[in-house]
Amino acid sequence: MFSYSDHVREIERAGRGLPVSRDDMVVKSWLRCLEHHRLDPAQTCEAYIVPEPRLKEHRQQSEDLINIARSGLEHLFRQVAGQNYVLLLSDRQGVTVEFLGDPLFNNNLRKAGLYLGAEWSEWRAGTCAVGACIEAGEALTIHQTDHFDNTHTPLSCTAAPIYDMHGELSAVLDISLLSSPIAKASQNLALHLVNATARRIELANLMAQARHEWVLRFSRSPEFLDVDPEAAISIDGRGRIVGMTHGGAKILARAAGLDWRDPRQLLGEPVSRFLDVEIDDLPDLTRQRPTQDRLVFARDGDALFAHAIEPHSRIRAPAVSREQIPPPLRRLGGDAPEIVALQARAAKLARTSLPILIQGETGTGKEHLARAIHEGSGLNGQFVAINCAAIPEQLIESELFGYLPGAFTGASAKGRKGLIEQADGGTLFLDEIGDMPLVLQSRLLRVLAEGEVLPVGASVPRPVQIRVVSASHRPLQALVSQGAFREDLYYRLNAATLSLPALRDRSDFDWVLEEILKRHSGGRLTLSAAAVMALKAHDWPGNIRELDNAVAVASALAENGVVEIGDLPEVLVGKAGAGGCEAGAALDLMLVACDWNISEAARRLGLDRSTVHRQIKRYRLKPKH
Ligand SMILES: Nc1ncnc2c1ncn2[C@@H]1O[C@H](COP(=O)(O)OP(=O)(O)OP(=O)(O)O)[C@@H](O)[C@H]1O
Repeated sequence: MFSYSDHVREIERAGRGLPVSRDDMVVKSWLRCLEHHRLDPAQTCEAYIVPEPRLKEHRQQSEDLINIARSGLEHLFRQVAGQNYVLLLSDRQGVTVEFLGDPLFNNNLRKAGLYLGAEWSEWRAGTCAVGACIEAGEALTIHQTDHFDNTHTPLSCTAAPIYDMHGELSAVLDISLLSSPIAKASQNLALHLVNATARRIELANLMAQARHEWVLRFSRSPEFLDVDPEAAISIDGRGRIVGMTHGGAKILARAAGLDWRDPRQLLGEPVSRFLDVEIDDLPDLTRQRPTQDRLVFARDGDALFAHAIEPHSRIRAPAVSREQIPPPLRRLGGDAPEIVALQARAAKLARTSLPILIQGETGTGKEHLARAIHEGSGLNGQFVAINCAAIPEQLIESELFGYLPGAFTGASAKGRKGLIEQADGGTLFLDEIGDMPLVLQSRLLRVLAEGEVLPVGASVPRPVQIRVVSASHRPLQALVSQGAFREDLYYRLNAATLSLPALRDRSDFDWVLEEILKRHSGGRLTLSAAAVMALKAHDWPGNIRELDNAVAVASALAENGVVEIGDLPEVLVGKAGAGGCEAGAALDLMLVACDWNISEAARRLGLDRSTVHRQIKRYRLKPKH
């Protein structure tokens, strides 16, 4: 029989670096307890249960996870039914936030710490399955005298980590016994079961969160690929890794010779860095093809069967057909789904008198859209635009509300109609609304609520009927929470929001470019292929306004009816280094912009991948690291 003093002596031996017959993970945990947590094996301590209010906080923080994990936990519990196992789900701090066990043993379980609220962190409880699993990041069994604290040595506990889709450990699933056979190997099946359950919970979590991304699931056996995959990753539209299960992280890390413990090295990287797969290959890996044909190779030569699941489309099919959209709104963009959806929404709103808030980065065309809404609305009055950031604070009041003759020193003798009144019967466009001073926000609120305006110096308000469209490149909601923008005004202005995409995200880039070139050259000019490539490779932080300026300059410089790459502003061509010819330089630029992701470059250029590969060879281009 292994006594209390034998146990203490064995831990002390391990602490002196002498060999002990324990698993490596157990010895490492003992050493952490002695050296790092400064625990004394001769001192025993009962299981610690956190106070009720703290447990409530921990449970609230883990609510989403508990919901996702619940069906996995219940399934596992049914599998081990009648064998006296209890199941614990603990959070990152080791606090038990969910518990499944036989109520008959509740008292004993609670005393042993196998209960809701028990804190099983290593620094508090010594070597235990949950605590050691949090430290090691791997599944393990802490069986009987593997425990550091003698109080816990009757227990046998097996735990597996649950990672979130960004590779961070978010919870631990534990299955424990109050009494168990002597042999640790008796828990091998338990280890397999918790591991499988944790894997399924991670998969369910990834599938729920990656609805709008590609998901690639892996299995070493084709039979189980579609029903019980071993690992999964999610991939965005540009072919970059955006999420992974723990198994997925390990496959990626192994493929590139990296450490899975550092998920930052994996997330955001192109999938082609790890697997012989490009974004364009994913449609070939869906279930339309037989499983055996869906074999992919990791960069380390590992072979896996793969199953790609298509993203759910983010854009609902527009309920209005393109022909039903009024021409001023139709002229805002090309035939891209996200633009048609935006036009259809704007068309519906244009016919109402609802206030609209337009959000979008600077230069994305917020004012342009506001004008199109006005033109599509059928209103007879004027479109009056006010840039709230550009009018000096002391003038803004009289500019907006107008004033009576002699209302203040320097006021015109005839008085003046304010911009709000000028928009009577039409549309008032309030640009950069986030910059409007707080005092004026209250007055504007009154105009909107009462439908009347009170000029400076007047005592009788004048009725106005205006349609308000406002715009901001700053998130108004955030300004509201900072107290810089009135909440009531925010809700008044924002009956509906229209969000303009950044130019780099628009799939009708070609249409916008054509439109702007026509505007500046009246149809006189065309663009060389190299110039188009350089324009497409740029990130456009200034959006359409920046493109507009670039094309204006290029149109002025172009000769012989063609805009060449050299006519473009330097920021667009400065990065091109290679090739010895314009087309080579432009392709190089595009490849650099896409981090040498051939599929992405081909997509942006509208070419197929083999053409891009041929051109890379022809111009002898190479990635520069
Ligand atoms: N859909 C479009 N088609 C063609 N040109 C456009 C389009 N949208 C905007 N532009 C042009 O881009 C430039 C910037 O547009 P606009 O002033 O509407 O942007 P904005 O988002 O209001 O900018 P800011 O945030 O700086 O106020 C203008 O020259 C405009 O004519």
